[in-house]
Amino acid sequence: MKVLIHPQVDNGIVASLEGFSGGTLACQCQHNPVEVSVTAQTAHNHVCGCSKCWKPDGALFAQIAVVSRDNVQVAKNADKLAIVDESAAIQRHACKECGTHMYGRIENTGHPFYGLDFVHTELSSQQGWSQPEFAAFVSSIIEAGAAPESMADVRQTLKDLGLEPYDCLSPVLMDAIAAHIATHSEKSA
Ligand SMILES: N[C@@H](CCC(=O)N[C@@H](CSCO)C(=O)NCC(=O)O)C(=O)O
Ligand SMILES: [Zn+2]
Ligand SMILES: [Zn+2]
Repeated sequence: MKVLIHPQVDNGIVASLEGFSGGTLACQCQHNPVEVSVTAQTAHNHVCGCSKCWKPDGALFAQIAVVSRDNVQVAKNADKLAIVDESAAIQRHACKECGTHMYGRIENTGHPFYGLDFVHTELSSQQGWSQPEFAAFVSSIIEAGAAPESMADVRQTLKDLGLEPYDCLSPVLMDAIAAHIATHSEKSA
């Protein structure tokens, strides 16, 4: 049985546009929305089932991508932002009024993904952002209330959409994390 994953992928994946160079993300407030300017194409877009990533109402997964932190600037209503969890590796800056996560930043310079911000490109009206490539933290949706019996349908739906399901990140990203740890560990020093 087909399962609804996220509005951005449920009707098929919209391909990235070559030469696309960014746009503006806006929160869901009707008045004085927070605006974040992203001045580059994103990468590693994926749907994420983890309990920490922001999801639009009713969605089973979040959709999230990364971009260099140098290409992310709050353009409007920065005073409405607050960090959701200061102790998390990804510090998610969310609108205090509507709850939308506007960007997630890694402040720990030793983190494998330091230098990258996490953004939800669906918050932009521009088309052409990097397309979702895989599904991460699929089993984690159970932590947020999904029925374990529904997982076979969820995984099959993801595969049918071309989003290979993983219970952590994709092999490419897991390898990058492991390589970073190997290079920075005392053993290899
Ligand atoms: N089962 C947990 C998993 C949470 C988790 O580790 N999330 C990942 C991916 S978020 C974007 O892909 C992560 O890197 N988290 C770091 C952080 O959130 O700071 C759960 O569901 O909560
Ligand atoms: Zn808002
Ligand atoms: Zn996540």
